[in-house]
Amino acid sequence: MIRFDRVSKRYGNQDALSELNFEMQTGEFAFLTGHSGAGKSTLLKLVMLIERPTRGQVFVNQLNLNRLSDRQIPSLRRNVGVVFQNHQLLNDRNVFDNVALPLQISGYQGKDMGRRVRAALDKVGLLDKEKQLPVALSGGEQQRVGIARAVVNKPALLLADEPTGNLDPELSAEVMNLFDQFNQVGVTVLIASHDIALIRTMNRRVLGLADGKLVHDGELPSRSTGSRNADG
Ligand SMILES: Nc1ncnc2c1ncn2[C@@H]1O[C@H](COP(=O)(O)OP(=O)(O)OP(=O)(O)O)[C@@H](O)[C@H]1O
Repeated sequence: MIRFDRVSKRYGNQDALSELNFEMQTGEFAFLTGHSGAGKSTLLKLVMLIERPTRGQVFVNQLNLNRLSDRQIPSLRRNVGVVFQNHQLLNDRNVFDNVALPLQISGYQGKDMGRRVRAALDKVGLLDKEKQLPVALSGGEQQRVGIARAVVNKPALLLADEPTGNLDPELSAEVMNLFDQFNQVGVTVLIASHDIALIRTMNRRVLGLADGKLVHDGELPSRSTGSRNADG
């Protein structure tokens, strides 16, 4: 589903990522971790073509993104859902309209759109909140609206950048369980997170970055071994 082949990304005279190689199979679930500035967001941006690599090649779904023209980017993005830390919801639109946004961009209307929006809201447990404005929701609920919006197009790949950054441990665990549920129905999931304690509870693959390089790949050792390699 995702393959990085000797990928480097340089901003000015600084390497955000250098010579990065890794692969994620369809249906996998992985965390991306590392210190602030390690390159996590940059990696996600390359997968979404918000940024392009300075060197190397990124493949998404067998597609070499270097060969994708700017005109083809929207069709790539329809197949990739993204969840951000700060939700990025439109505060003057209700929950339904926020979740409907990607569908409107894809040309959906009317009943078809309503059915899909409600299916997404149902999956995140917010069917009864569709008329509310985001400000009327709790932080955890707002993040679930962000997740519903990310999955409403039924993407094969779900990316998240610090999706639990503003949430307490209980709500964070709920949000992670939602990602787990989407993964169980076949969605490939890649989550950038600092929350090592939460990541440990998930027993999933962890890609650890430090200074733009991959320094860990695999499940985190249990706390008792004392290794904090990927903690950043
Ligand atoms: N648009 C940009 N212009 C210049 N430098 C950038 C840009 N985006 C990122 N960088 C630099 O690239 C490096 C990697 O940044 P990135 O945001 O990918 O790290 P991160 O691991 O996501 O950090 P954080 O956890 O703080 O979000 C950092 O040194 C950052 O300052």
